Amino acid sequence: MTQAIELGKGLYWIGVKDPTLQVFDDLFPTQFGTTYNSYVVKGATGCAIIDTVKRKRFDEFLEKLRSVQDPAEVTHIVVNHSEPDHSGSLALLLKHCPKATVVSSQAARTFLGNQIHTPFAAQVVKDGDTVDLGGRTLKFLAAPFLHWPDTMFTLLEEDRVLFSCDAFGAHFSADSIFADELPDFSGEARFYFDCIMRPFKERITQAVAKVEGMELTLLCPSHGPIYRKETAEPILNYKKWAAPKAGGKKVTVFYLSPHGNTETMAEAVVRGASDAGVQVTLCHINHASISDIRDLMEESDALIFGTPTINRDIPKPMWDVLAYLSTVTLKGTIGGAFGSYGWSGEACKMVEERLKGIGFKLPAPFVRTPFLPKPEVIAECEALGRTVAEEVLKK
Ligand SMILES: Cc1cc2nc3c(=O)[nH]c(=O)nc-3n(C[C@H](O)[C@H](O)[C@H](O)COP(=O)(O)O)c2cc1C
Repeated sequence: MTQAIELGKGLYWIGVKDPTLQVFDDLFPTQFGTTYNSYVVKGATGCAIIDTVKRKRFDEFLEKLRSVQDPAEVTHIVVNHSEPDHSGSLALLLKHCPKATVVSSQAARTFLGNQIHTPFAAQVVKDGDTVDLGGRTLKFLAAPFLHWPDTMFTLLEEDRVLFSCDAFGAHFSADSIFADELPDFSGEARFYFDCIMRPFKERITQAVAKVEGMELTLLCPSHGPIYRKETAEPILNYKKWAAPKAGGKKVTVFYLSPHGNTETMAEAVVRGASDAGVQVTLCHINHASISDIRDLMEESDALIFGTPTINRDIPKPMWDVLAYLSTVTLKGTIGGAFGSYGWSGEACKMVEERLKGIGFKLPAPFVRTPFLPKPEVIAECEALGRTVAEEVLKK
């Protein structure tokens, strides 16, 4: 399909579909492929393109653009976000659009400078700035960290159309580009949020507040279906998914323990923390889903990790859990580590380094012991739990 799709008067989708994509960004599985959405907005005196597509798909993109607009007369190319799946075609596009000014946030301008090493006309905009296309106004709304520092939304004011960049998107490619013509893809929208947006919940809450209640006629994300009906629903979903969970102070102890020694230590850590007056969850990582583990990470004021040393390392299932720390919005960054070992005992130190490396504060040194913990080690584990809990209660 090489034709643009009309969304309204002087408003077109010129994106491309990538239905066979199986892993997005080499990171996230995409069972239904994805789309790279790009849009054309025509006014009486100007014409803007909102975002581009992956560089590999430039030819198809250009053909669609040409079907509705002479590239030589494009006046603005808005870069809502400079990730290459949206800006990858920019350098090629600029060769066809000699009159175009690239409009972006300052951060995106800096990032583009590191992606395109030839000069181009640029206009840096701030939150609330506008560009007049002649009877049609593009208003830019800063949305930093949804999901890069450079992100902004573009609102076509008169038409109440929001080009929301990656926010409210989904990796979902189908025959239709319209949400109201497709089977339920809510699971994909939630998965997309979990993969891309979840580490930035506070920023999402701030950005959603800027667009909630706008009564949009179209909600146009940069991946997946476009919303023509019930445009408030994806926005309210983001508000709900990003909302902080209520509750008292909570500590979670994640552990694994092939032979039971680290488990005995974990139970002692839990006792110590509970005695200090916080709610404690003990989570055997192999008995919980990744989703449950990520929820616990976000609900907890402190996280303590218990792991044996296996082959001079942290065992892989625990490394995986430690890796998930950077994929969530952490409530607290107080931590601790403990574990049993046999003869070399490297794992606890590695956990400590991982936690410190991502900004955790460890109020007590790690507790490790060879094989079966003695009563004095059990007491040390109780003290570890208590110290971490007391640190939480100070906040
Ligand atoms: C496959 C395997 C590899 C191990 N490799 C190491 C090692 O490299 N260094 C070490 O100190 N202990 C090693 N151990 C010993 C365990 O760390 C030790 O048995 C510990 O008490 C296990 O804790 P758990 O009872 O909580 O499972 C290994 C144990 C297993 C089963």
